Amino acid sequence: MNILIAEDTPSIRLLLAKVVSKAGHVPYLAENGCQVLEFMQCTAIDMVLMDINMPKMGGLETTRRIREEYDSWLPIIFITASTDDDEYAEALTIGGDGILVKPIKPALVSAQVKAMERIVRSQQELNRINAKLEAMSKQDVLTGVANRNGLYEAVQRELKRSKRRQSPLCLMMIDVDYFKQYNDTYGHLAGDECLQQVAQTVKHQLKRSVDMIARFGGEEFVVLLPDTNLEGGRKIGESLLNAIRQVKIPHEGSPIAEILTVSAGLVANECAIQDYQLNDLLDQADAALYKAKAKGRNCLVSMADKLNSKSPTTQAGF
Ligand SMILES: Nc1nc2c(ncn2[C@@H]2O[C@H](COP(=O)(O)OP(=O)(O)OP(=O)(O)O)[C@@H](O)[C@H]2O)c(=O)[nH]1
Repeated sequence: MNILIAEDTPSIRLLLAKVVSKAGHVPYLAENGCQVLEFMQCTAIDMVLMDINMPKMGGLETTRRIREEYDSWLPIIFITASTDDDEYAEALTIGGDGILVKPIKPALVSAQVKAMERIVRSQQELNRINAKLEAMSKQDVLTGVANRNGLYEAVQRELKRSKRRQSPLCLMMIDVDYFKQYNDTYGHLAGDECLQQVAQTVKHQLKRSVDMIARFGGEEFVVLLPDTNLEGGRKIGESLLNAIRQVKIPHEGSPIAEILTVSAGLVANECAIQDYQLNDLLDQADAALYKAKAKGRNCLVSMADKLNSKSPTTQAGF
C-alpha cells in the first residue's frame, strides 16, 4: 500500500516511515496538511497516518477537506500527543478511523496499519466486484456486446458531447430478416449462434473506439456512430450489411436470399444538435427500419434529419 505520513517533527516522521517500510508498504512524507492535499491529487494513496497538530494546516482540517472532496473511503489514523478524550472523540467524529498516541510505539503502529489494511483489502475487493457487476449490467449475455442499458448510457453521453462540439452522430437500427424462419429451420440454439455471429461481425467492422453496437432486444441491434454525419453513417451502414452478407450464413427459410441478410434504419442528428433526445433517435431509426422492411428487406433506409423544431419525430420524413 501507499501510505502517506504527515508529521511535522522530522524524527517522528522518519520513525513512522521506517515502520511503514518494514511492514512492506511504501511511505510518502508530508510536513503539513497542505502537502497532504497536494499529494492526494497526484498519487494514489491507500492510507494516511497524520499528526493532529501541524503548522499551516492541521490533521483535523485536512481530514475534513479529504472527506468533503473524495467520495471513496480512505483510512486516516491520527497521531497525537494529547491525552484529552474529547480531542480523540472530535478526531474520530470528523472522519478519522484510528488514533495513535505519542510517544510512538513501533509495534503498535505496525499492528494498527495491519488492522486497517484488512479493511482496505476488503474494500478494494468490494470495489472490484461492484465494477464487474456494473459492467455486467450493461452487457448482453448472449452476444457479449452492450445491452440496452449500456446503449442508453452511451447515447445520452454522446448526445451531450454532440451538442457541446456541434458535431453530428448517427444511430442505426439493424434487424435480422426472417429470423423467425431461421429459428424454425435450424432451431433456437442455431438462432442464438447466428445472433452472436451478426453481433461479432458488426463489432469487427466498426473502426473507431467510440463506435458501438448494442443488442436492443431479440434479433434487433443498434449501432451508435459518434462524430458521423448521415452520409458517413450510410457508408458504414452499407458496409455492415455487406459484411453480414459476406459471412454467408445459410438461410434456407428466407424468401429473399439463400443467405442471412439484415435490414437497417439510419438516423443522424446533424441539423438538430439542439434538443435531440434518445427517444427521437430511436423512434426515427425504427421508422426508417420499418421502411427498409417494407422495401423488401436486405437494405438500408436513412431518414434525413429535417429537424428544426422541438418535435423531431413528427417533422421528419424520408
Ligand atoms: N434464437 C433466438 N431467437 C430469438 C431471440 N430473440 C428473439 N428471437 C426470435 O426472433 C424472431 C423474430 O421474429 P419476427 O419479429 O417475426 O421477425 P422476423 O422473422 O425476423 O421477420 P422480419 O424482421 O420482418 O424480417 C422470433 O421468432 C423470436 O422468437 C434469441 O435470443 N435467440
